[in-house]
Amino acid sequence: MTLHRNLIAGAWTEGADETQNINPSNLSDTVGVYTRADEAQTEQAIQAAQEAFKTWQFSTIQQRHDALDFIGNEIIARKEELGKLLSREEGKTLPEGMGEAVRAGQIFKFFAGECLRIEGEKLDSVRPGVGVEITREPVGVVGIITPWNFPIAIPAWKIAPALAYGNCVVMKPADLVPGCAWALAEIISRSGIPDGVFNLVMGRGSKVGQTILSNRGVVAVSFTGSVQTGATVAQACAARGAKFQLEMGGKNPMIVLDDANLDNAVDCAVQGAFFSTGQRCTASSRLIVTEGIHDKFVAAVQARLEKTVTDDALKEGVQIGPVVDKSQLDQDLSYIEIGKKEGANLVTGGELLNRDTEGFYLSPALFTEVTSQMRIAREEIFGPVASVIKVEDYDEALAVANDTEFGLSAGICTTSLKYASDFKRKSEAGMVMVNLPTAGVDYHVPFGGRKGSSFGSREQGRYADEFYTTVKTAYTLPL
Ligand SMILES: NC(=O)C1=CN([C@@H]2O[C@H](COP(=O)(O)OP(=O)(O)OC[C@H]3O[C@@H](n4cnc5c(N)ncnc54)[C@H](OP(=O)(O)O)[C@@H]3O)[C@@H](O)[C@H]2O)C=CC1
Ligand SMILES: O=C(O)CCC(=O)C(=O)O
Repeated sequence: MTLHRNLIAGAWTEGADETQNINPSNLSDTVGVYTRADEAQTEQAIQAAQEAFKTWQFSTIQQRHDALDFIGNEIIARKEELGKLLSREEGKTLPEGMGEAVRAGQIFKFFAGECLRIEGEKLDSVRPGVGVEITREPVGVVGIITPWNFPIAIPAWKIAPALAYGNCVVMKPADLVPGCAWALAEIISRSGIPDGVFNLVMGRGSKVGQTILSNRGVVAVSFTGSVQTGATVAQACAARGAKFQLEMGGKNPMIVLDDANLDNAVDCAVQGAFFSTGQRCTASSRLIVTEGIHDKFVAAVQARLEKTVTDDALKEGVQIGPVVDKSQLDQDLSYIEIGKKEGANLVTGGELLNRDTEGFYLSPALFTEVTSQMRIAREEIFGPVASVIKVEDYDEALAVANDTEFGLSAGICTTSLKYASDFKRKSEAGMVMVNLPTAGVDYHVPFGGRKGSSFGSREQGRYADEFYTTVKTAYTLPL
């Protein structure tokens, strides 16, 4: 099989080691072979980016617009092929994979437009005759470290604004899913941006990731992944004064009130908790349901789950693909055991499934009789497992929803404007959904959370400029 190499200073470069990218739907299918960098090669990429930044920071907005527009157009034109690659390496269903590829393309096109809308301010000084200008400038070399669960969209929503605002990039994708990152890098390499502006360094977090965190040439790090690694990123960056932005876990609540439209609430729960195999930081893992609708809701979700097709991500009609790998599957199974031991009632699912191909198939698991104190209601599982917590009324639902160390996304299903409005105001999450799943967001508006879910400024939409630029205030006395 062809070895996929790293992109460093515009050259496809072999690393110290390599990895086989395996399809979680079919363990006998190798998606590709990908090189892995060591610390020294990562240093080379950082140096290349520093060198390229000397001129790229002064590139025209037209040049950056054209490059990003080219990348976005090509991704969208190749959505079937890229969606299939994504589904093969990560296990999302093909429609989900194609949807994510399109979203990545739209993100590049959005930021192509943003290149043309970079704003500043011009103010009078308090001193006579003096003018004040406030401008945004690129920060420098940005390190991008991404997780496995959105192999093309998350790289896209970090790389696109980084380049749009004139930064250079050293990008490290998750070791489990190098395929989409490599395909994206290949497109970027033909977009007209100069060598070294964008560098792809595939490899392990312990080598490539750590080098990005410790090297002073990287002035800002954007990270999405687990809470534990997020803490490492924060410590390393704070210790050397680098800017950082973290998107981490979630334990997202979705409230269902007695007055909810039942069909809609069931749709929101099934999509939000179980689609993409529940492997989303925005997944609705806590379903908080008031007494009057509880039994009807549980019965309807159970009936829907029992009809849901879990199978090979590439097969037509499949709604839930496999779990991403053995280690994530073990984590899911271990939480299912913890839930049973804690006294929760496993209504359906949680079983390993045999399919035509050997893969990590787990039936979607629904627990009831869960209390807010149980570990399955407090810790991020990151799999197709959801907990129903029964509450008396809206006030208790709100208190339970906010009773978490996380604060990424939160939802409410209700036909009451009063409760919807109150929840939008009082939810302690960065994103609130009314009669919509907690997962699945737009690409042109800010994304991010509060409390233990996120740190730093928001990603996506025009709010991304806060991270990828630094503000300069210039005073002029014309003589
Ligand atoms: N909120 C979210 O969006 C996500 C949350 N998670 C949660 O995290 C758990 C584990 O998933 P995982 O992908 O392993 O998450 P990690 O946080 O371990 O990995 C995320 C990224 O960080 C890299 N990394 C790992 N260690 C370091 C380090 N010391 N320094 C710098 N970079 C590092 C990883 O590299 P490498 O791939 O080589 O390990 C990967 O690119 C999941 O079960 C889930 O609970 C996971 C993905 C996304
Ligand atoms: O729900 C979404 O659309 C995005 C989720 C996400 O970014 C994540 O799970 O990491």
